[in-house]
Amino acid sequence: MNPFASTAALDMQGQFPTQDTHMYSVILPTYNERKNLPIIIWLLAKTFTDHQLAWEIIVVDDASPDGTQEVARQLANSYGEDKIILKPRSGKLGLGTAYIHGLNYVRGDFVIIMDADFSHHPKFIPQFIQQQKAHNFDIVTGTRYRSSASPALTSAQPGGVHGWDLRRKLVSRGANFLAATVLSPGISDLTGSFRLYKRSVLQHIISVTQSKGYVFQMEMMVRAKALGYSVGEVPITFVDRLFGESKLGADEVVSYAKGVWSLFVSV
Ligand SMILES: Nc1nc2c(ncn2[C@@H]2O[C@H](COP(=O)(O)OP(=O)(O)O[C@H]3O[C@H](CO)[C@@H](O)[C@H](O)[C@@H]3O)[C@@H](O)[C@H]2O)c(=O)[nH]1
Ligand SMILES: [Mg+2]
Repeated sequence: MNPFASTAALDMQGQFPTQDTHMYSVILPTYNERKNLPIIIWLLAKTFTDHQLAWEIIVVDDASPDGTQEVARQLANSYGEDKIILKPRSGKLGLGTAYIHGLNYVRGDFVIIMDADFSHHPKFIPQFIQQQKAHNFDIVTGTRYRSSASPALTSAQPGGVHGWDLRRKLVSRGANFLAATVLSPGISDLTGSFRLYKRSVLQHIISVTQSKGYVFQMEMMVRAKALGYSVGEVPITFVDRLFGESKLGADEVVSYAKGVWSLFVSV
């Protein structure tokens, strides 16, 4: 058992035993998330407040036609403009560049990237933080494809995916299998995007990452390992969205395969 692990364990009230003075910044990319945004922000605010953590959320909305930005503005009014920071862009420019854009405004020591559609539940964030503290990891990534945390974490549940059809499950498994086989980064979920980074580490990896679409997540992990950064894993359950639609299309599958190939020849 790791001697440091117990020092970062959550106590009976689910709080960290010593005051955590770090600030946690969430980058939340949104495209047509009007219905999801108020609830995900409420859950995030509650999670951070319950654990006595300093936080901010940077919403990167790409001119969603459903009025997401107006909802985000109202949320900034009620939670405070220092807590909900709206950094919109003028059109749909993709998930990868949304993170790059959001990172320019981050003030926290740690950055959490996640989806706004409840596929990534905020309840896992304290486990990410616990894992980061216990081993001083540069990155902690959520994994759907591992049943225990790496290294072990007592509170972790098995990972998994709920609500996806067979096609989407096969695409995800296939994408991970392809990258794991060709690139061997030693991480069980390369395509997931629920992660916690030290801010400087995220800045460094993002500056050398070339892809911009869904393949971005995989490239980030492969580059992180190639640069020698330490990565811990926490099992998460990924639940498909209830409101709205996924933006993953066939073109993303093709650009993913191209991304694996270009990393294979360059990293
Ligand atoms: N700003 C912005 N946000 C976007 C864009 N495209 C998607 N988003 C936002 O990014 C998040 C994920 O988008 P989804 O369309 O819900 O993705 P998904 O198909 O559920 O894919 C998820 O799983 C993949 C792995 O299987 C991940 O690779 C992917 O990042 C995401 O987590 C959501 O909050 C969505 O609003 C965009 O072009 N711009
Ligand atoms: Mg989704």
